[in-house]
Amino acid sequence: MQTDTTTGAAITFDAVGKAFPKKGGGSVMALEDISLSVEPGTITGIIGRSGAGKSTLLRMVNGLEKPTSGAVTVAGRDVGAAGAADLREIRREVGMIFQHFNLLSSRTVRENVALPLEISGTPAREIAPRVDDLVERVGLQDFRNRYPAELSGGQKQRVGIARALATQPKVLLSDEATSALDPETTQTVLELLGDINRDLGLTILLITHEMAVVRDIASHVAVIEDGHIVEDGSTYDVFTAPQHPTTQSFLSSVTGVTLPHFIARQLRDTRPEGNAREVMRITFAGENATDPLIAEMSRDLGLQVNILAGAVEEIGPRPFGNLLISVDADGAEQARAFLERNQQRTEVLGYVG
Ligand SMILES: Nc1ncnc2c1ncn2[C@@H]1O[C@H](COP(=O)(O)OP(=O)(O)OP(=O)(O)O)[C@@H](O)[C@H]1O
Repeated sequence: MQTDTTTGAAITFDAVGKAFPKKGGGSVMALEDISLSVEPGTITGIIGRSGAGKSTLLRMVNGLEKPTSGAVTVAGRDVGAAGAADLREIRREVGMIFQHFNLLSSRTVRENVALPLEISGTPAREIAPRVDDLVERVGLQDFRNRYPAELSGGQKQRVGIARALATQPKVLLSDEATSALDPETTQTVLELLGDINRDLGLTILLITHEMAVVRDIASHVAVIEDGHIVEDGSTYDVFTAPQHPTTQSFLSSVTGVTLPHFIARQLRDTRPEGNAREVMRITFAGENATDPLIAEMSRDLGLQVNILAGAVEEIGPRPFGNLLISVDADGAEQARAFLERNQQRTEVLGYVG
């Protein structure tokens, strides 16, 4: 198998804005003041809801869209200012995969993968061995002479990945590449992308509307809303201490840790008179993520703790957990102090009577 490695390229967005003309006059600001540095060889996820500006952002990296203000650079080259020859060069260095694969139905797997090499004028004798290597890398050697209509969605995306790698790019852009796939196939495609990132060292920038995709593959994440980045950082930091409400709402769908209905129904913002319990979320992170802290807290502080919901997950090799508990409201401050002392994040969700 081909062992050549490419070094990933850095991508920078420097105060990038993009306005589209509106029908009947005026303009729509799709992106405003976007600044982001994507380090070479990392996998960065851009997450946002429909219409947030994700595709526009991604398409600027290979020059399919030009910024109306600011600059996007790939390996130090200004993509928006590139002339035709430079842009061709940049596009060879930036591969892209798509939600609906974009394969040519009249070409076999091998012929689809060969296409970018034919377009870039690679000599025919070099194309065949390169294509065979790529087809093997994505695990489709037994399907190499099939047509797209004879492949599953996951197999089609593997062809898309092999095709995107054909010109030995330094950057791979992924536009919702797993959104059309079932959860199991999504996992295998994400694993393949992770392997490629490790083996070839190329930078991967992916857009998604699913936090689970970010959790499973990205080392860094930027959350985009209405054309602005509202939060960004390492995936672990953003998952364990989300600051923005949009990030928090994306996360609540991925952790699956929600209050049982009968508690949520009774929950109020202020402490009621008489006997009351405080409901809190604890985010377990770092080395203490799996320590029996709750048992210790209950014993040391003499508090009765009710566990309402919880789950432990991993980001890369690092565990983090979410636990929803209730404690006697009189002891809640002490409990939060205990947890914070042990590097756990707490958030008061409300009170029940
Ligand atoms: N060619 C265009 N002309 C006019 N407006 C556009 C154009 N492309 C995108 N927009 C607008 O820019 C905004 C951002 O669109 P974009 O496609 O980047 O969002 P997105 O986050 O990728 O959404 P989705 O997940 O639905 O694809 C939207 O308001 C969209 O209507």
